[in-house]
Amino acid sequence: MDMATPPNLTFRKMHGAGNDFVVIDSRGREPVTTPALARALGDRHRGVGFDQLAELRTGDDADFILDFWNADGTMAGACGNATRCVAWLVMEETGRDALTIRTARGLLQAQRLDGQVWVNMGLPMFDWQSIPLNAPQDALHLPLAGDPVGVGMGNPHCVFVVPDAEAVALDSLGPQVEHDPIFPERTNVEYISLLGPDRLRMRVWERGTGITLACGSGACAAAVAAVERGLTARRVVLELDGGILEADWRADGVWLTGPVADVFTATLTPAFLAAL
Ligand SMILES: N[C@H](CCC[C@H](N)C(=O)O)C(=O)O
Repeated sequence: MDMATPPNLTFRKMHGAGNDFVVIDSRGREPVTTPALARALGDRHRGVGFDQLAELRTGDDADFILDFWNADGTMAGACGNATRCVAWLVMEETGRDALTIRTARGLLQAQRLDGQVWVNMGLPMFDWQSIPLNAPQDALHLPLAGDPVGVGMGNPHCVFVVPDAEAVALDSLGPQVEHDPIFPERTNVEYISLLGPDRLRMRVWERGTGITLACGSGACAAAVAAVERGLTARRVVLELDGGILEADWRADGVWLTGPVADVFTATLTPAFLAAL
């Protein structure tokens, strides 16, 4: 067990449209998450299971800092759904309607509007170093089969516009695209199809996690790709396997909203922590 890890560790389980998270609140103490803890907790049989682990830390220039971990023990630079969930939690706790959150991506704004929590996930990035890609490429037409769009949202995304996202063999194509050498840090993979004016169906393969029921940064990347391809206006509704998300690409960034579910809190046993 790491010296920083308390003998008992309380966490919260949340999800946003079925994209599920373990939330660890380390405000006012040393952060506790290590790759080993993330992998052990992320195991759905021997641990708890999650798509991402989100850890809050105290920050000087923001209401709090948020770090994201994948179930394989790697870190993610952005996680829209966990940001929404944690923003909701802290708004409930403090009664505030606006928060600033520091993530690896930078300072993000969260706002409660008409009972819904929106987070600004920042502006999409298309330059090859920021996504990142392995060489200078036109991100709007990546040289891969299916002519996908590459989008950086603080983490990499590769968005394919297809006639029917339902028909895509996500479990075999997802890992193939995730590990394509064009993406030196691997990528998240989204398949979208147009359902109606400003309405998209989206299925997602997440880097470091696999198929998930929803992905917030992926929904932002998908909205951006749909606008760039002339399919939709800048505000879209996305139908994910686990529910509905909404993304709105404004001048100051892509704003994201959707459902938040607070499931339970629990405490890890000393035995579990000692075995890490
Ligand atoms: N579920 C997250 C994204 C996780 C991305 C992660 N898999 C990565 O390695 O970038 C979201 O709601 O934005």
